[in-house]
Amino acid sequence: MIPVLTRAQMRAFDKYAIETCHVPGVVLMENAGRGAADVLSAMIEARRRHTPSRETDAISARARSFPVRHVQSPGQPATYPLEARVVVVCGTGNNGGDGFVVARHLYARGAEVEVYLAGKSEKVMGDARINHDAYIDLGGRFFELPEGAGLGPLHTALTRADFVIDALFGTGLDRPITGHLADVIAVLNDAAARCVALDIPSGLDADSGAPLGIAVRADDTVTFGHLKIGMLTPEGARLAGNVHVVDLGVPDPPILTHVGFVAEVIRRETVGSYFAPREASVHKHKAGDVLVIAGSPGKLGASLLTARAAMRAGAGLVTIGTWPEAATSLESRVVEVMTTRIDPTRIGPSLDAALAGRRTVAIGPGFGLGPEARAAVDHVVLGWDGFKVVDADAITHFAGRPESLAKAKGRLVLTPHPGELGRLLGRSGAAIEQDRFGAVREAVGRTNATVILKGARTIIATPEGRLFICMAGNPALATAGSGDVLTGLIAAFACSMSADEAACAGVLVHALAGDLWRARTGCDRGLFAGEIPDLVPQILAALARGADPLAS
Ligand SMILES: NC(=O)C1=CN([C@@H]2O[C@H](COP(=O)(O)OP(=O)(O)OC[C@H]3O[C@@H](n4cnc5c(N)ncnc54)[C@H](O)[C@@H]3O)[C@@H](O)[C@H]2O)[C@H](O)CC1
Ligand SMILES: [K+]
Repeated sequence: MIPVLTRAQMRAFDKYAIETCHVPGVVLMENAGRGAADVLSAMIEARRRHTPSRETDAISARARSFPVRHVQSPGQPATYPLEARVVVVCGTGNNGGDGFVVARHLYARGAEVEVYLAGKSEKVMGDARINHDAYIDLGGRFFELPEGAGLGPLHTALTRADFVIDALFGTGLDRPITGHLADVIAVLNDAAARCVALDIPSGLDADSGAPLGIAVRADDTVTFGHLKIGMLTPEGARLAGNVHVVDLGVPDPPILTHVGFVAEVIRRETVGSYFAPREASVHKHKAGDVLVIAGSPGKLGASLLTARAAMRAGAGLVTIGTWPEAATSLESRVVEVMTTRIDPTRIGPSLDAALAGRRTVAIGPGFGLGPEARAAVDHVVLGWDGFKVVDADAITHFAGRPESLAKAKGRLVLTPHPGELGRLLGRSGAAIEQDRFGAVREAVGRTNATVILKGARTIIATPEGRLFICMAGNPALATAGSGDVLTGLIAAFACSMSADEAACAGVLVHALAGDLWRARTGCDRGLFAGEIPDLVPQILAALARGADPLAS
């Protein structure tokens, strides 16, 4: 499991490790700083391999005279001396302390390092002071930038720097940043150097993901211990950049049990375990029988996308239940997928006939918003006791009445995008995007369904109180019909696993298909929704054997 913590939980984690488990705080700081220095060393090494040698551009006499060492660091060997100019911008708290540890390690590895303290040394205390003093006493280049001091020297240093390390604030940030510190962040954000934030981009609210006053825009964030939930919102993800998690050298179980966590990242390994090889005796009924209640004149494609996705996801039988005119049009376009008619004059009985002997339904894509569609949606979503993935028009039919879903029979998974969730909860899609975690929790509370809020970093909230976040995916998935495909994947998976497992598996596999497309084409656009289902089998196979689904 990959836990995601709130700011308070992460601070409690540190506190419990120090005060209850007697791990010295300075040890945690050293582990954090050294881990960050290893990530940076790998970045510097990767940069060296991809940029011309800097022999002619003397980084420093010391670096040239440094004994060359080859060290195995995470990801790839780093060659010392590190050829890079690094400016570390420290606050006066423990985040700054981490910065001094990073500075010392990079200095020890031959990089050209300068530390700028956004304050006065006399304010630096405790573990941070230990590392402040050590770095300076070892000869590290150090400059104070107290309130009122001009930022010219920092600006000049940053024009020469290859990397700038943001060590101003971490989980201690508790109010908007203003004045001198805001000016420092503005200078830092203007720099061309690659920006690496320690623990959290300074200024980012670790819970909401919103900037507090002003926030650092990092290219990378090296976070300590565990992901913080604010970094997983769209705004937080934009400010954090690529996120690397460095462990603090303390085991999770005793501490996490005590402090708890707020969410979990959907893990490839976990989803892979849902797709063990099938029994040789499996037959098409056992492989899953999915009824797709979708499509209407002019919107047949949605039903076909959902049905094809269900087939590619392994369902043995897929039937599209739709209106007579739509069914007639569909019959010339399907081979493996069957069709059945919903009689608009006998909606209930015709649906009951289609539902007989089935346990899994996907309902809503392109189904229509007219009174017959509403009657059909109510009949199935509220009155039928099987498993239902409720998407698109079917969600919109419950706009303003989410509580009616709480009384529905059977098990529901809702798959709204922000606009659909806004309609369900009675507010705008923009308002939903402003507080994705709050909105999805509210939706679960009011509907008692599993709710998937789609978008960058799709979130899954369950009636049992669990919150899952998908770290895969990219803008290529923002294409017409993409949601219809997700609905079909989830319905098919639900034939062989629980509703929540199917939700996590569907979201991850769907996101990985977008990432596989980008890995192959190098492009984050141009993907057809109809191409997503064909990518699914190889992703399932890779996940099942624990291989990288994108390495093909
Ligand atoms: N606790 C540990 O053992 C470890 C902590 N790690 C790192 O430490 C930070 C948390 O450090 P902390 O000293 O609590 O706070 P910060 O350094 O984030 O902030 C400094 C200080 O600033 C004050 N403050 C808050 N908001 C503002 C503001 N808007 N303007 C001015 N000043 C502000 C507040 O008093 C803070 O105390 C954590 O993120 C890690 O980076 C180690 O990594 C692990 C061990
Ligand atoms: K920081």
